[in-house]
Amino acid sequence: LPTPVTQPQSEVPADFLDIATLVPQAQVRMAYLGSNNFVGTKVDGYEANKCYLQQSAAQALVQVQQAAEAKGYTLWIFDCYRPQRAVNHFMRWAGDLNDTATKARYYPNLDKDKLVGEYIAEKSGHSRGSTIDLTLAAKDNSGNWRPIDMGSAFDMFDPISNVGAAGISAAQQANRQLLEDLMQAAGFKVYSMEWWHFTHQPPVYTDRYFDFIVQ
Ligand SMILES: C[C@@H](N)C(=O)N[C@H](C)C(=O)O
Ligand SMILES: [Zn+2]
Repeated sequence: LPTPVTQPQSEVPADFLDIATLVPQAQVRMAYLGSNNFVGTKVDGYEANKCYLQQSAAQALVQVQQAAEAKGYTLWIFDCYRPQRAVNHFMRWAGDLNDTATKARYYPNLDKDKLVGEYIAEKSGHSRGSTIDLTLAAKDNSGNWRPIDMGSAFDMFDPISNVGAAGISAAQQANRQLLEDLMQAAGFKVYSMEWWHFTHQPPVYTDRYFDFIVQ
């Protein structure tokens, strides 16, 4: 088997694109840039609210945005390319079992030592550039985009976030299905444990983990 390679570099690789250049209508809210995430702090490697993806995935997202818009929605993006140093930060957080400050909000029913693997990857597809975490948003009465109800929040590490989870309403299930259908039509496959996590098929990089800073 080839040895996975972490790619330390300062430049954005030539085949990675900033989604804002292709899909300016998408609402980009990079979750690990600030402290409003499961770590509870800004995560290493995120210095700008920018979504980078390998160009095949980036171009496919244009189709998803168009199809979402035709139904009155827009894309609301939580994470895209993830530097390996951010994953390393996640692992440091996961290894500190005394820090449970975010448990109530992000993993109320699981012990912290159960998160790595199924809910947080030690070597993540996000670092290969073909993976994105996102939802759909609709306009509220004031004309502002708001994420629609998916039955669990982004990064709720819990069986309720699994695809096909029991215990959510028919409307919430329909919303998840709509997102999956829109993404699947553009070549993205959902991750069975997390309704928000999709990888464009086939991933262009299979054994490279990029580490340039999001800036
Ligand atoms: C941490 C969460 N948003 C996520 O992306 N989980 C998968 C398993 C990953 O880390 O690749
Ligand atoms: Zn993800």
